Amino acid sequence: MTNPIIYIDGQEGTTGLQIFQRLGCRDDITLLQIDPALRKDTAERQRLMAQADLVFLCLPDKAAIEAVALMADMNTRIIDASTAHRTNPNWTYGFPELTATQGEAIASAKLVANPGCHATGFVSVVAPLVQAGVLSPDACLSAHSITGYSGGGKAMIADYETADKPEALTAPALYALGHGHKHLPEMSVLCGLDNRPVFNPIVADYYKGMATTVPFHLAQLNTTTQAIYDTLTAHYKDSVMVDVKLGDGSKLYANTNAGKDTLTLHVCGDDSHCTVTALFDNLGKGASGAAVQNMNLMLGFAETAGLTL
Ligand SMILES: NC(=O)C1=CN([C@@H]2O[C@H](COP(=O)(O)OP(=O)(O)OC[C@H]3O[C@@H](n4cnc5c(N)ncnc54)[C@H](OP(=O)(O)O)[C@@H]3O)[C@@H](O)[C@H]2O)C=CC1
Ligand SMILES: CC(=O)N[C@@H](CCC(=O)OP(=O)(O)O)C(=O)O
Repeated sequence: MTNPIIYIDGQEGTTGLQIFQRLGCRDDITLLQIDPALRKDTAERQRLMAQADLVFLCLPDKAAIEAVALMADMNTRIIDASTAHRTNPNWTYGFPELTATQGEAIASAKLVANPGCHATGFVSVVAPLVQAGVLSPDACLSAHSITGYSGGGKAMIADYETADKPEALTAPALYALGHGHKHLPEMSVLCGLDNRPVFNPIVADYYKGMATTVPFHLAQLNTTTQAIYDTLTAHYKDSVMVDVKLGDGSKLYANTNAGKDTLTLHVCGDDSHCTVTALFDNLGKGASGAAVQNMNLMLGFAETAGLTL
């Protein structure tokens, strides 16, 4: 059997490089590489896209939309890491753990939209609870999500790693306070929520790793911490990438799963209050690790089980 041919468009960016690191050592695929001097040359990119069975797009949204247009007449399958297509009904959302059938849908899809990093954390907590009826679709939810600065790509990495970094960047920074964060549409649509959550992302002075927390007042939901834990445990029982723990209230560190492609849900609560925190890597299950997991499903390879880089 011949190897599937893969091309990473945007390979020199943060997400593209991480996908390359995961695939560069594999002998069951053939990786096309563009001449670095031509990496933004449309004709050369299109030539490689036409040769590939599957293309990863690791580009800003506008460039990703343009790249999809370049492949309009090709049979090439696409995994887009950008925000551009995540709620587009012609695309399959690349979170295989979303439902019992999402992995199969990804496996047979031509167009897969890789989830946003913050959205991955939120959807991993909320979607199973809505599906099980523990949360009503009209629930008004909030979430906060702490990320390392690599989540902002090359430009933000440069800001944080410059020798004359401003003092302000040594402290965690709240952003998207205008309540228009670009992951809100996918959070609402994929969870089946009627109401846009109140979402507070926070970027801090460390490279990678995320903690996305969804808090619940149990009286409003008519449920218990144990029921939330049991629902999430049942939902992820067959997953190799997601596991669920009942927390004891001790500290959680946002970089716990940095360097891994797995996601861990910590359910912490008492009789009245509960938080569920997703710990994962923005570059792992939040981007490149998820993209490779989706590629494995699309090409019929066994799922990567907790790959550690
Ligand atoms: N970083 C993260 O944790 C996550 C990122 N994503 C998404 O993945 C995508 C890539 O992000 P990220 O890797 O962080 O971004 P980067 O800025 O690190 O990388 C983007 C790369 O795309 C290149 N590029 C831009 N325009 C073109 C073009 N027209 N043709 C070819 N290459 C082009 C850039 O070139 P140059 O080097 O010259 O700037 C750069 O190398 C984005 O849509 C982002 O939102 C998704 C989840 C998490
Ligand atoms: C720290 C930081 O800025 N993070 C980015 C999210 C990175 C990501 O997931 O981006 P995509 O939606 O493009 O995939 C942000 O919050 O906008």
